[in-house]
Amino acid sequence: MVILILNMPNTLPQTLTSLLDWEQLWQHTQQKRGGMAVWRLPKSDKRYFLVDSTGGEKLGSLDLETFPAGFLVAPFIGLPYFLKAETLLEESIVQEEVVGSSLLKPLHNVEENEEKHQHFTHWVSESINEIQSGHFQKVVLSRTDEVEFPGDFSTLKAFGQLCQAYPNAFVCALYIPELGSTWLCATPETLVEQNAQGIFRTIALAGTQSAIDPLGEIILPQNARWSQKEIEEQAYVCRYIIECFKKIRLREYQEIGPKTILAGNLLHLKTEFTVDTQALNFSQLPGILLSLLHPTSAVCGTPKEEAIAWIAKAEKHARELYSGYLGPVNLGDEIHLFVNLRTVKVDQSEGKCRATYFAGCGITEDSDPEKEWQETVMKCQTLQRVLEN
Ligand SMILES: C=C(O[C@@H]1C=C(C(=O)O)C=C[C@H]1O)C(=O)O
Repeated sequence: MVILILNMPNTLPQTLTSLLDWEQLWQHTQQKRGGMAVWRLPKSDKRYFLVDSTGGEKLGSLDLETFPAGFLVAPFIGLPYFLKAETLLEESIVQEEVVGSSLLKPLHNVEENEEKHQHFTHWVSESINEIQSGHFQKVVLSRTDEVEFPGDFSTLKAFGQLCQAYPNAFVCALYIPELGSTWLCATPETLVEQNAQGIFRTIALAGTQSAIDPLGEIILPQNARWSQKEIEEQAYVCRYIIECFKKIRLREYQEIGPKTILAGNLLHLKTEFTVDTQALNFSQLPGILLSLLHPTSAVCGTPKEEAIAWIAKAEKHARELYSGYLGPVNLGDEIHLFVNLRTVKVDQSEGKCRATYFAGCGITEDSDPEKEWQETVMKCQTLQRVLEN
């Protein structure tokens, strides 16, 4: 086990610094109204625990290259929060191999709420009408699924289970006192990444199908078949990213894909874009592109402003941190920001725990409302399969 302590806040009792029990540190920080994030990067065997005893601050600008080491969290619409790395723990984790069958456990406690179903499919149909009338080309509609459990919920246990189940995802647990709830995610979508060598990376991720065939067998990415609807839906995201590059006259980028990837219980289409920022002498690129890219057509739509207005009209819930972005910045000269998908908000009070899962899907002219509803069911299950078993 490797432990790295950048700077322990002096409010932390001595017993904790010696114990370094993450569960206790989580509870202690929450009681003291500190902000914190625990995460594991995709395919990594290290987990991190960052504490900001001030609770974090709301930012006005995104000059990423001027930020100290910390953790950035932004809602779908609105200003981001920054947690500075006042305390940072690093620990190696043993990654047990997760076999496909463990994703197939039957679910309990998942009620299909008929009112939600009706509301969602109604607004998918309305969206298709708007697209056919030429008001926009694509919109991403989302919904929530609420589940109540009796008893306590251990955020860190859930975090550990998600790390085991989804080795390719960015897994994160987050608490910001001003927001009040705990958030957990296991997301497949990188928004902005930069490594220590200055290689910038973003992806266009869209198009969804189950990774499990009707016989319960895993569909390998190389055997996936995609319809025109999904190919077009993902192409909107690629075009959107290239439009952002054009706005800053960025021509020197590499594009690879689309390729099929496995993300938990689902398959998606992914195109990867990379830029060598050192060769271009363009160190501000990640911050500039972050403000241009978010929210991309993968979680919002095309054109962006029309899609935002339509989402505000069609969705009953506030998206809050769902479909925003989050991740560590400027730790070891690296930036890793991900779109907050496959995410759940957890609120605990009086011995009860309420989980709100969020999931959405891209609607185009060729969408089928019932299939889009099923897609949101599968996306909610990514977390439900692990947390409710
Ligand atoms: C909106 C979500 O996912 C996004 C939408 C996708 C789609 O429409 O097929 C696929 C991957 C993500 O970019 C979500 O998981 O809630």
